[in-house]
Amino acid sequence: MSIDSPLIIALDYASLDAALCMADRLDPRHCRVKVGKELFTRSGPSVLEALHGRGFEVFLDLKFHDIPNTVAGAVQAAAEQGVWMVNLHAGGGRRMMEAARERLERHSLETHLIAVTVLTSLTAEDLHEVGITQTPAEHVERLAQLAQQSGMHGVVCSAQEAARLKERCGDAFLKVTPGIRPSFAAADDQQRIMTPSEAMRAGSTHLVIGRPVTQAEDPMAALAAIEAELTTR
Ligand SMILES: O=C(O)c1cc(=O)[nH]c(=O)n1[C@@H]1O[C@H](COP(=O)(O)O)[C@@H](O)[C@H]1O
Repeated sequence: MSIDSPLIIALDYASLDAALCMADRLDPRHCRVKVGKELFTRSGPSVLEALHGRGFEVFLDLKFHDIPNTVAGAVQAAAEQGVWMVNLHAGGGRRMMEAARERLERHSLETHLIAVTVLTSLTAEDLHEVGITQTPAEHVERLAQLAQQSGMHGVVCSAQEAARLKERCGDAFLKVTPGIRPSFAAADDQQRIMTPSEAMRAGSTHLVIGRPVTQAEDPMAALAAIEAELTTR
């Protein structure tokens, strides 16, 4: 099943039970779900089976970053488990990204492979501390272009950079944007944020939303409010 919604709900939970409890309140016709490092490290592939069994398309967010052969193997393993999307860090370089893409092609695996550019929690000062003197926007653009040349289907970036990437990389190149904060939600540890409708207007193709839904007093009401905001944009 392929769905129209741009929404990806981050199931950032510490247990399989808690994640499935949330998933059971969501409708796979209205959103996809994301499984990240904590949940996958605790529950392993069984979480993927459980979500696929419920009809969800899953973004496996493990942000691989290693030597090319190791990342290619990890991406293949993810894709063989039927995930809709998997990611790696663009900072791992061209050869790492190409190896991952080639591995998918060699095995006729159709999982979307996207590259994380600059994490939405990072500021210009954070980048300076690790030796990057460009602004976050400039560095995102550089990494996105490298990701596109290396055969990635898209990138993870903040919505603040999506418009520029739309110009540079085109509409078909996926722009998956976390750091989404509806007007009713707190920023938490995110730095480069936007509301859902602003993010779509800016050129995001998919919105990753975690705590504004999962930590809301009424998660379903929060999700419905986001959907309403998007349909009236
Ligand atoms: O790859 C990601 O999904 C990701 C990249 C990034 O730059 N920033 C970012 O927040 N994320 C993920 O997106 C989700 C955002 O969650 P909330 O901040 O709770 O909405 C988390 O699961 C993060 O791991």
